[in-house]
Amino acid sequence: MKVIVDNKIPYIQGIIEQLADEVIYLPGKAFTPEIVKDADALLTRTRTQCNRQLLEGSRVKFIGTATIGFDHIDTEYCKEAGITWSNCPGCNAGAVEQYIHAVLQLLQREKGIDLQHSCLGIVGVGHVGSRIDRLAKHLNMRVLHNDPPRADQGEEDFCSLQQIAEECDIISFHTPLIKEGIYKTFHLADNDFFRQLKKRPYIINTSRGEVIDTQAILTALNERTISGAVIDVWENEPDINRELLDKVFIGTPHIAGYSADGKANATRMVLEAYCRFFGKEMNFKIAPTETPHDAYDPNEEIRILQQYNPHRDCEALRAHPERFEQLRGDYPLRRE
Ligand SMILES: NC(=O)C1=CN([C@@H]2O[C@H](COP(=O)(O)OP(=O)(O)OC[C@H]3O[C@@H](n4cnc5c(N)ncnc54)[C@H](O)[C@@H]3O)[C@@H](O)[C@H]2O)C=CC1
Ligand SMILES: O=C(O)C(=O)[C@H](O)COP(=O)(O)O
Repeated sequence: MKVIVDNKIPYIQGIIEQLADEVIYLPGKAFTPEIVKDADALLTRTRTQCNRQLLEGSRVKFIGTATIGFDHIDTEYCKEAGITWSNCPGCNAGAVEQYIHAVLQLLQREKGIDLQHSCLGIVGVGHVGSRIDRLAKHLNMRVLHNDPPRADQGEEDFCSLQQIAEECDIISFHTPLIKEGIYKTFHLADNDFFRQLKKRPYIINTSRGEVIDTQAILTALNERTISGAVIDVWENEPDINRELLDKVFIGTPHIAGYSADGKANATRMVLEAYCRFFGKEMNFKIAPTETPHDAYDPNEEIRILQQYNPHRDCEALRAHPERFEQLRGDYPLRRE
């Protein structure tokens, strides 16, 4: 059994070797048809495009991605080729919540937003969006939800994207990237969406860059249709739009989900899926690296930013936007 593993999946070395005969570690972008040809399984992150071009003619039977998002996997092709795939639902939702909590505190502290009298619009209310909903209620915010797939299942308490556009002071995107079909999210926030806004909201995107049309949000920033933006995910990563980086309140290199806890969850879940598929015994324990027990302020508003402040990641990206991937690859230990 041969497995190719993305070398940015932490905590896996020493465990996968006991579950396979041969293990090769590579950067996500270095997976080629030649290399995967005689592999049985690929354990990836988002940087490996798992499509016909990579997989055709290979003996790959299983792909596990140590991430929530799976838009880098061509699921139609996998179905056609009989390849089973698995992602890690919810693995780093807590890290994204930590990021959004810190962002909301910064909006209050530095932009004068009164959270208790603000309305937050959540677009996509799944693992991450549900946690943001709970967080916003904890902060006494009014919350509106938009999730057409859930609404179409007959679930209640959802509204249209237009109502979110008209009533919200902050709008946060938490959908998967869906490129086509009735629930398409590619450029969900386009010029039409920005034209509908009534309250000059702040826009937060931690979903996928392509969910927001870059030119449309730049126009909205230039014309002050929005008060500002917090962008963690970008179109065309790692070659991101520098003008957008200059203009946002906070811009980070796709690290909202990068807590050590989230990564440990992902590694455990991807290994469990691998073991289930190949009928291997699950005999491993994965935990994030321990950190010293710092003394944190009892005041929540202060403590949240002591534990994690996105300005740190924003400053690093602004100083070296060309190091987008390196900043992610060498990300410092962050606990939830
Ligand atoms: N920036 C980062 O580091 C991270 C980014 N992500 C991104 O966040 C996305 C969401 O994560 P989860 O909440 O765990 O996914 P999830 O699958 O649990 O929830 C997504 C929700 O979006 C809804 N949705 C689908 N199409 C929609 C549409 N057209 N309009 C509105 N809602 C729609 C779904 O019904 C579902 O409830 C992931 O797919 C991934 O792309 C996830 C983790 C970390
Ligand atoms: O889980 C996801 O989905 C994410 O976007 C990850 O947090 C980031 O994944 P990588 O780009 O590091 O594979």
